[in-house]
Amino acid sequence: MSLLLRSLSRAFLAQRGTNFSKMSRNLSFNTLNVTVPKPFIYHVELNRPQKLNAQTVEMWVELKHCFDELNLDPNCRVILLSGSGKMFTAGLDFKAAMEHSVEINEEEDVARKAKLLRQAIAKGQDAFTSFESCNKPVLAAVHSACIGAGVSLITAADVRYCTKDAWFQVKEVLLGMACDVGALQRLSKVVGADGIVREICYTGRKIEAVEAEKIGLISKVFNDKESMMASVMEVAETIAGNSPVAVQGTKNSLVFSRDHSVQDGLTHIAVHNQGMLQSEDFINGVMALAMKQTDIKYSKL
Ligand SMILES: CC/C=C\C=C\CC(=O)SCCNC(=O)CCNC(=O)[C@H](O)C(C)(C)COP(=O)(O)OP(=O)(O)OC[C@H]1O[C@@H](n2cnc3c(N)ncnc32)[C@H](O)[C@@H]1OP(=O)(O)O
Repeated sequence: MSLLLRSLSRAFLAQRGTNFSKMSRNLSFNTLNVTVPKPFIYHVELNRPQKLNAQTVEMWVELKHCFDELNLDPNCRVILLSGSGKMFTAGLDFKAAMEHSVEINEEEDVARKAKLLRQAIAKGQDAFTSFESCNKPVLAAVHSACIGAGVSLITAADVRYCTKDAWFQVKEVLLGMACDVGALQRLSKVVGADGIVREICYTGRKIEAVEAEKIGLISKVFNDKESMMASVMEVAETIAGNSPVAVQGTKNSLVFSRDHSVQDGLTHIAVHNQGMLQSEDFINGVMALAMKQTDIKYSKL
């Protein structure tokens, strides 16, 4: 019982001492806008509206930095990801890419050119992989266009929502390249139907919101951005109110299990829970259930 009282008072003090409007880390970026609209909820916006949130290497580096920081931040329990301005993202910034290719072509040798290209590709891959290695659930909210590298970006999020005017396009094949920043690896894990994924990737055709929902790329379609953001915020609030030990352990297990056998996944969660079932969150959660208490407050993690 003393353990219970200790953990309940820790939870109370942790909540009371929180200044929710203040970020505990420096999250100021050139290409992203990061805010804290509600306790424990961070909102990351792609923020190059004049360029339709086209993605540069700088944006990729900032995304990775941002999500690595949020992974460590005890004030962050869930992340909303959206785009500012008229579109979610127009994919790779082709103007920046052309400038980069001029620099690359200054090298004469294929190996030196390849090294520079590989470094740029890795920046994009690492940016989106950081959404998965961040233990906090990432809820992507897409309005209007989500093109090329945008599809790779959203497939690394935990859940995807969109507006009814949204459209998606794995466009790379139309530019004479194989997509290299995640959609070819993650889309079939999200959508499941391999034949549909292949058709989408080989043709480069547009997928409208209705089809995106039908194939499971999108969880729910909304009339407009305002209603989408309000509903996604409600989902975020529910997640943020749950135990961070439970939610982060759940994400960790889901991500691990996706890429491993059922037995490996079971072993992974058993090892995780042999520690985490001793956490105050589990004790508090079970006690709250026994006492029919619903407004339980969990300490920061
Ligand atoms: C290492 C390699 C890793 C990853 C590779 C990924 C490949 C891809 O992402 S493939 C996809 C590439 N993107 C596109 O093909 C989209 C190109 N854009 C468009 O087709 C259109 O802009 C649109 C999205 C359909 C929107 O059209 P509209 O509403 O008419 O706006 P615009 O006037 O065309 O654009 C406004 C403004 O934004 C600039 N812009 C748009 N897209 C991009 C882009 N992808 N990169 C850079 N800039 C972009 C456009 O030039 C305009 O800018 P101004 O300064 O006003 O001219």
